[in-house]
Amino acid sequence: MDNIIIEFKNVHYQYPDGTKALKGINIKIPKGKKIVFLGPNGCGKSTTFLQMNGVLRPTEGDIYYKGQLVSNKKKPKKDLWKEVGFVFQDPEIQLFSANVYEEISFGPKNLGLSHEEIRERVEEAMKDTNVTDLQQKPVHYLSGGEKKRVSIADILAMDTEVILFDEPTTSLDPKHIEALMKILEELHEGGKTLIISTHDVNLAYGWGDYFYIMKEGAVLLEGDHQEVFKQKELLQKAHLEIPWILEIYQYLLDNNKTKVLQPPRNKEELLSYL
Ligand SMILES: Nc1ncnc2c1ncn2[C@@H]1O[C@H](COP(=O)(O)OP(=O)(O)OP(=O)(O)O)[C@@H](O)[C@H]1O
Repeated sequence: MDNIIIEFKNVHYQYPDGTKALKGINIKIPKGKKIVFLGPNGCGKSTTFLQMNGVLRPTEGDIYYKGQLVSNKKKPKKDLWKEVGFVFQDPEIQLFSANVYEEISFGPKNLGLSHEEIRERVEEAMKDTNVTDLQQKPVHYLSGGEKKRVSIADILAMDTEVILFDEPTTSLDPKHIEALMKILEELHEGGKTLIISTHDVNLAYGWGDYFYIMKEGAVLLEGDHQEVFKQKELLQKAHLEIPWILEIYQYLLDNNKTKVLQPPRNKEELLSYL
């Protein structure tokens, strides 16, 4: 299919210590969509992301980017990072430059862009993530939430076609979570393919176009919000809660307090049913 940007075919991955982190993953990520990976600690979400941007390669199975095999052991695609950006769960792993400005300009410099273009990209990324005032500050003095925002700015400045966000809301306060969701919306409108992993079922439910629920290195369930969130037993198996919006909607239905048969997607829709 032309619109599939990333495809995994029977991907297995075993870490050098013998841990079997992925056990036959098959996924197809459509271009320009908002994709969510949900699942308990250790189910393989981060390992899946590391495969998607080429940091790790499968021990078995194949990965395709825009139809091109990128996991070929003899001829791996080395520059996948230019097309698939990765905001790490732990910003400490990602950040290494002396100050914030240098940190965010590192990626664009490696792309060989002009000074002017680097400056423009860095300034825009700093503005979007609200770190402009911190630009001369040493990275190691930043708070956890500030580090997280700089790690997001790093990847925005790369302007990659796909962006992976591993637990993007960790360490962010409510104001900055709201700002992040706005950035994600703008990126989506600009045609980017966005893939996030999260434990926050409520945030994911309102946001995602397509969901992969993982458990113990495998995909337990996949589909759009209507298909996935009605599978209560499978969600329980993955230790996931039902989004509170759906719980209240179910209560309204069961008690004849609404006649709308379409599950609401967000708080505003739910309120309009009352
Ligand atoms: N470098 C490593 N060496 C050995 N085992 C690892 C390594 N990194 C991860 N693992 C193991 O691989 C499995 C999958 O881990 P992964 O980090 O992909 O899970 P996750 O779904 O992202 O978890 P979380 O929600 O806690 O971030 C776990 O059992 C983990 O202990």
